[in-house]
Amino acid sequence: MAVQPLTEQEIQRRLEPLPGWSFADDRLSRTYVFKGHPQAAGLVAEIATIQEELDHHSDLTLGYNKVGVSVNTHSVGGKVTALDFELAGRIEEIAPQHGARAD
Ligand SMILES: C[C@H](O)[C@H](O)[C@H]1CNC2=NC(N)=NC(=O)C2=N1
Repeated sequence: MAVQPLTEQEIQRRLEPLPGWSFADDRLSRTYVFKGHPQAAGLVAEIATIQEELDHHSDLTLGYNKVGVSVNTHSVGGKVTALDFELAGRIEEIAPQHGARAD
């Protein structure tokens, strides 16, 4: 079945195991904070690799020691779908390896 927008209730349920992630304005978002810039940039590079693998891409912002991730699914008109949660889950798995901590 084609990917479908999730209901608000389903989004809130799926957010429960993803502390630090939030839902607003039809997007899933999170900010990670690091010791310094190389660590933050390292996470961005690994996220880019995962995004190519999944063929699903977030909007990423790279600051001095922060990375912002914001994602929804363009193909359903900019709503949150299971694909966004799949990407969020993959990022959560690797972020600690880069020394990420919550904002
Ligand atoms: C052609 C390509 O598969 C599509 O454009 C993919 C690429 N990455 C994507 N990323 C996101 N966030 N939403 C999409 O609908 C999407 N579609």
